Amino acid sequence: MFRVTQEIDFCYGHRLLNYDGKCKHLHGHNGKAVIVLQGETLDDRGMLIDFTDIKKRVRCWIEENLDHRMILCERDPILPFLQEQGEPLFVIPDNPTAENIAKLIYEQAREHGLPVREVSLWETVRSCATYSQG
Ligand SMILES: Nc1nc2c(c(=O)[nH]1)N=C([C@H](O)[C@H](O)COP(=O)(O)OP(=O)(O)OP(=O)(O)O)CN2
Repeated sequence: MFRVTQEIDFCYGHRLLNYDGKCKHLHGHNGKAVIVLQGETLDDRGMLIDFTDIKKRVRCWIEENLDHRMILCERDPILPFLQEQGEPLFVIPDNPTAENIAKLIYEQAREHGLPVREVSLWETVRSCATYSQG
């Protein structure tokens, strides 16, 4: 079994609904997504996947859709105001926890045809959530 890993740094803001703590307020993170791909065979170049392909398929998606945006739940009551102000947003169906952002990036990697095994989202240098299937 081979594994290839790429780390992708990006900045995002969010706030948590249904949460009693400082994270219920709008705030930001210098986050890091760690994408792990896995497979049993290599191509004729001896690669599971070209690092450049991960960059093109996932890093670019993160830079265009999540970087320097507020990631907010679709039920967040502040959404209409921020939309009216033209703030850059990425709206998701669930609370924008590290767990759900990791899952979002995992699903994007899958949709872009990558053999993703797991995605971890480091929200701070000490705290990380990981999503995988099975
Ligand atoms: N399981 C989860 N727990 C928490 C999440 C989460 O997404 N998943 N998120 C938060 C908050 O968003 C908050 O930003 C992070 O909280 P905290 O770790 O307290 O933040 P600090 O910047 O103070 O972290 P340090 O490691 O102490 O610097 C809370 N919990």
